Amino acid sequence: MLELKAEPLTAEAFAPFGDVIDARASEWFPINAGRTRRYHDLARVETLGEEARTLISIFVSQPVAIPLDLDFLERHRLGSQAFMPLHEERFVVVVAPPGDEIDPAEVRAFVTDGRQGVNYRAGTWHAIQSVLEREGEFLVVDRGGEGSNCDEHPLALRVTL
Ligand SMILES: NC(=O)N[C@@H](O)C(=O)O
Ligand code: NI
Repeated sequence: MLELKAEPLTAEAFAPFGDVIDARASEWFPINAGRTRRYHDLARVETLGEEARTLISIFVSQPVAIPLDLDFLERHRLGSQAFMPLHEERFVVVVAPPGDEIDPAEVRAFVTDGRQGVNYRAGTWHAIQSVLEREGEFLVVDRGGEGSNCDEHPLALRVTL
């Protein structure tokens, strides 16, 4: 079994897998007569294939136990998938680069700080949502449409913090 200690999430480390959504680390410009700061275009939404469209959903997830034992990663080849916590929930992120096989040496585990969201690039292998400590509520932006958009790849993995 592959064992990984989750590292603090940074945009640089996550760059091969997608985007980190974090207003604190982003540029903004004023709108609404200066009443609002617009943190603009923080992540790239991808929607590919037949009848592709963008979905906005809410996920309410029960917390995972740590160590977190996983037996697969999944990917969405037809679109990106973004998770943004609505109440500063921390969560575990496990990713591997796009490709038909997963090289265990390329699997990375991260833990967010509560203010960060992630946007998985289309095809990035990832663990299903894994919120820590308490029930979590997330805004999710991903792809709807025709065709199968979720592949699973077996992988035995234990994540610690
Ligand atoms: N199945 C689903 O909508 N969620 C997963 O893709 C996930 O990454 O949590
Ligand atoms: Ni997913």
